[in-house]
Amino acid sequence: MADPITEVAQQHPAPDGVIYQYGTAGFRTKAEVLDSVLTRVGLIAALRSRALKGKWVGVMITASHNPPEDNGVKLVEPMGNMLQEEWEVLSTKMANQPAGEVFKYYKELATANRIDLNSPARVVVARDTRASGARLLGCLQDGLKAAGAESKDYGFLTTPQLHYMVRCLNTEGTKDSYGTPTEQGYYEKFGVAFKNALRGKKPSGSLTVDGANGVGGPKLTELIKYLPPKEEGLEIFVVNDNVIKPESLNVDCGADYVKTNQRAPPTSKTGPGDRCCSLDGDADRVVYYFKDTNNVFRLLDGDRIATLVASFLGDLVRQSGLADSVTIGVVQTAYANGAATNYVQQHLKLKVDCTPTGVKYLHHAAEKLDVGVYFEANGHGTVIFSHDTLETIATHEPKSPGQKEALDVLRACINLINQAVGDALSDFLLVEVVLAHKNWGPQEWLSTYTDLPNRLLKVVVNDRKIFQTTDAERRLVKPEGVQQQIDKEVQKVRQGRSFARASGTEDAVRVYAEAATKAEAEDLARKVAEIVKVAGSK
Ligand SMILES: CC(=O)N[C@H]1[C@@H](OP(=O)(O)O)O[C@H](CO)[C@@H](O)[C@@H]1O
Ligand SMILES: [Mg+2]
Repeated sequence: MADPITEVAQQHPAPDGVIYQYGTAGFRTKAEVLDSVLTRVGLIAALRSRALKGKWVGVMITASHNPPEDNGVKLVEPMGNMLQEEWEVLSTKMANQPAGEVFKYYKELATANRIDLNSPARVVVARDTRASGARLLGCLQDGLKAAGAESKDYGFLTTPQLHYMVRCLNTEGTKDSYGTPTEQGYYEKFGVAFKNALRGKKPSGSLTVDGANGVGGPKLTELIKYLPPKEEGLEIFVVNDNVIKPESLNVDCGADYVKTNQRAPPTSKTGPGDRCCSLDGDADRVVYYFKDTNNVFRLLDGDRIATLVASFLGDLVRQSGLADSVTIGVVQTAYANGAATNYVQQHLKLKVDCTPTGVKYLHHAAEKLDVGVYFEANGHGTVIFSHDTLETIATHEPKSPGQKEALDVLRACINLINQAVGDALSDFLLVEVVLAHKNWGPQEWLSTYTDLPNRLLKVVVNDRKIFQTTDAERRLVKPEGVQQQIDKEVQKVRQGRSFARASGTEDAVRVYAEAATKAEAEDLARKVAEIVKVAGSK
């Protein structure tokens, strides 16, 4: 009889000709070709946990904002971070082994990483609401069982909730305990923090939250039960929360729809000045929007959340008397609007770092700061505080009632922020706290600066890998000469900026352009796309 690992690998064979890659967001593709990947991810998760002396690692089954027929899987490190890059490579290799080689490769990995295959392995799993999730969970569990891992299945969770569980399980009973590793524990923690951070301030009006017909909707409905009643706190309406029909997931709704189309979901019925926000399919991403008094759609994206939060935290740090000991920085990608970067540097007087696209790069850069506010323009992001900074804030003695007040709000905000990973639910609660304290509606928030008109295009080329970048993806080094052509076009428009990079999640090159006017931005984007197209067809 074959060993159990070969047996499960053969039970869930990979279809011919498909090559898998652990990319920016884990493995992600059509759900129908993912069975073998899930089984092997089970094996990798067991190995990763064993390599970390039996700490809990997480596996999330989701394809985020992708269409309903897709699915995917990503691994979570013990503190709730994304998988280490070296293990992304090993996961990719494991996913592409022929079934007959899987056990051999598994043992090779164990030897190379000095893993004792008889030591304990602990894996937490959860999934979003996609129809294929149950089948894929079965494939994952087969892999975990074959590897002899202990597993905990939380059923349906948002991606950030799963990250939270992993961090809680690994810190339980220690002085760094992150919370109770249950859904109720999550709601209680964020519910209490929201109330404390508001400190009696009541957000004006209501907030309509679009759940993208994904897992975020029902989880938010649950969370609302732990928030202050609407008379004292925030009135929240949850829309697009139909998870009974998984084929409606991300269809004409959700954060990606809103950001890409720069419009509200067609089902939106809110009036001028009403705040709305949209989550994505696994609720790790959020964007705000509203209609202005002229009924014009206005987007408040990740850049706006970052600037709002950075300015508020900066005020709190100053008002608490901590300005000399705590510095705040903002981390963005090249997709951040130039006006947002300018506002942070010139107006907020804070440092801005730029990293390549993908949350893990932003997170790593933010980890180097006392307080790192990081957001992608599309709404992924959070704030992280260094260990020393948390200590400083926790032990600081306020010298006046004003300092005490600010310090209390700052401490509550720290609890309200999901520091394991960007969390749409925690992020929007934080935004609401800031708006309530500033006594701002969406219009005041929008008025802080004016976005430069911009355009994002996708160009399909023969081989996107030939487009190689430097300087946080802002300049092309290959194909040779292409960057010079782009520079030439950029110089022709006012306040021009443009760059091209290969997408990490789609088979295309993305072109971004911004300029002083809409016409110039559009024109620049078209010209750069043409340059890329020509270079990519050689
Ligand atoms: C321009 C853009 O929005 N890019 C997205 C997209 O990456 P690409 O590498 O651009 O395909 O998907 C990533 C994963 O969800 C996300 O982190 C990133 O921000
Ligand atoms: Mg997502």
